[in-house]
Amino acid sequence: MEIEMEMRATEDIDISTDITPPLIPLSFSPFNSSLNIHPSPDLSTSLRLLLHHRPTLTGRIAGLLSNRHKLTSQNDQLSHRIRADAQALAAEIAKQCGDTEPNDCVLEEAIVALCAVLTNAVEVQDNEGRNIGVAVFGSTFSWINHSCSPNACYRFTFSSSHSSSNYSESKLRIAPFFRNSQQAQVDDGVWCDGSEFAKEGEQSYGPRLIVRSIKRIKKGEEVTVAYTDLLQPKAIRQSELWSKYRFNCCCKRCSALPFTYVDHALQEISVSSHDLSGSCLNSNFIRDMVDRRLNEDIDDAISEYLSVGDPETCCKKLEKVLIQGLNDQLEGFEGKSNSKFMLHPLNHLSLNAYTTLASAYKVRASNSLSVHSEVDQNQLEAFDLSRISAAYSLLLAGSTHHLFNYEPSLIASVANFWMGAGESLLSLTRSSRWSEFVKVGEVASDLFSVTKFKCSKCSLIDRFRTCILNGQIRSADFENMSNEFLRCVSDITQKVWSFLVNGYHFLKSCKDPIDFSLLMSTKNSGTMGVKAHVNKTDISYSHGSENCVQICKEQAYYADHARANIFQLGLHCLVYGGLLAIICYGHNSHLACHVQTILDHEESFV
Ligand SMILES: C[S@@+](CC[C@H](N)C(=O)[O-])C[C@H]1O[C@@H](n2cnc3c(N)ncnc32)[C@H](O)[C@@H]1O
Repeated sequence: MEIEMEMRATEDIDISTDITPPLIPLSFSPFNSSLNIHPSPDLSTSLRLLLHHRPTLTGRIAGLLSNRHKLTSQNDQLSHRIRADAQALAAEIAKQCGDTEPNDCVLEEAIVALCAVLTNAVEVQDNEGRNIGVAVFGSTFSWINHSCSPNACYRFTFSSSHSSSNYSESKLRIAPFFRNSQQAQVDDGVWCDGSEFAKEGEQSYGPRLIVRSIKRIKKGEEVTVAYTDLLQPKAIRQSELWSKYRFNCCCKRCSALPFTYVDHALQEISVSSHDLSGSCLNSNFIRDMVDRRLNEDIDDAISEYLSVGDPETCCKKLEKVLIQGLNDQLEGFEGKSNSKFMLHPLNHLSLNAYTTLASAYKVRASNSLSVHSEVDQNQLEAFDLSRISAAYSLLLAGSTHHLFNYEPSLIASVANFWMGAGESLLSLTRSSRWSEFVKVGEVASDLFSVTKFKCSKCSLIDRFRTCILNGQIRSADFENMSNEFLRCVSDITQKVWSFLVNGYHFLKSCKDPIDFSLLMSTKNSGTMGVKAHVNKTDISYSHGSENCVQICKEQAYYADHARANIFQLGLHCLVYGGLLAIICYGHNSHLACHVQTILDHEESFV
């Protein structure tokens, strides 16, 4: 059996702290690069690894676990693929050495290198979040294990010069231990010779990786990161970890019985029926079937959109599933008609649907503008589509934030979603459509007249600017910021939500996209909330009629206020997302700088 390693904190670590210096990869293979030795990134990475390192008798290469036995001992697809790839790799090595045939020893080394890459490689993302290649890092990073409730995350940086001001806080705060053993910490010299750390001003190829705390970590506690998407329910996480790494995750979140609140919500389906009690979902058979069918419906709509690219069809299909659920008779469940199975609004499929809907409505809005920018009706349509896109972005951020309250390791996803909602809302306030309300209603020409840049009720923007300068956010400050943010955002959302969702059936059924607190107790409810808000900013879009000048004036007045509120809501979401991004990725990260740029830009407008 191979010895397993883990990394533990060597000191108490607060959230938002870099816990490694920038690390340089042992091997990096960009996608679609002519520099790649082989078209398959895994093979290229393995070959680069083998050019500088030899596997040892323990089955490790460059200190990295290969899991050779676990990955190749079954007669399954994965082991067949590894063997075929290893043949190709060994043939390449033989060619480079001038041999005609690879020998058994080279073949064995190729298998170990490939398994080490499958076990340790990470996908590298550029500043825009695009996957640009595959890299393997040394033991400082690769000995960090997975948890579904991790206390750390990592980011990539592409600058080759690391000025001391940028990385003054970067010191190594973790050390290796033998896993599940009382044995002492591993000797420094054995695991790290310093070649992993990027040195100031040093030019070397490939991205640097920095590990950062997203929770407080006590000295001696194991440091963990996520190998899989944490917004998936337990069964999917477990199945992905097994098929890729061949281990069963026994972290606290996975071992919780009953399931944690978050895992419960992520797979929740509600049932309503005339002749069937809600308890039928307790039957694993029915639950699996319903799950599979709803999964297929959502996945089909999303994959079709991604391949064929028709956003309108995609919106229709996804909204149909969200509104109607599954209500046809289920095979193998005789005599039980009229059952209606609905996705819970926090179900992971609903979250996937909101993500895609926000993007598809945005694409539809820009398509509509680009084709008919002069035509009034199409400007109105584009405005409505942007409004709905912003509403879905807000719903996505609000619903994942609710889960984040129970599972703090969801912070990176939540940061992205709040920033996305912020950008989407701010871009809505820039629509030329707003000036139409002014024209018709004859209110002051400087529409947006009620807008102030800084919120009078919170200091979020000042806090963000201080954090951008200082770098770190302490746990206690973060709690205060979050409370301030939620108070303001709930308040503003109540004022604009009905304006944002006006005319859209599914979104209208959601009474509050931020407050999900009562949701889990309202079982079998067809709607997404329990609060009813009466909102003055409800406006209809029938302003073309000449008989309703008065109504139009009112509409213009409310539109002006709605726009100011949407602007404030957008700023709050953007800045809070920026603060979460500083926690996850640091104040000098691309995302934090991106938020600052938008903020400066918006301020110059007001
Ligand atoms: C990148 S390595 C992590 C370091 C590894 N433990 C070592 O000894 O080098 C990934 C491998 O570690 C093991 N591993 C990581 N997280 C685990 C977990 N939560 N439970 C069980 N095994 C885990 C699995 O074998 C996985 O394929």
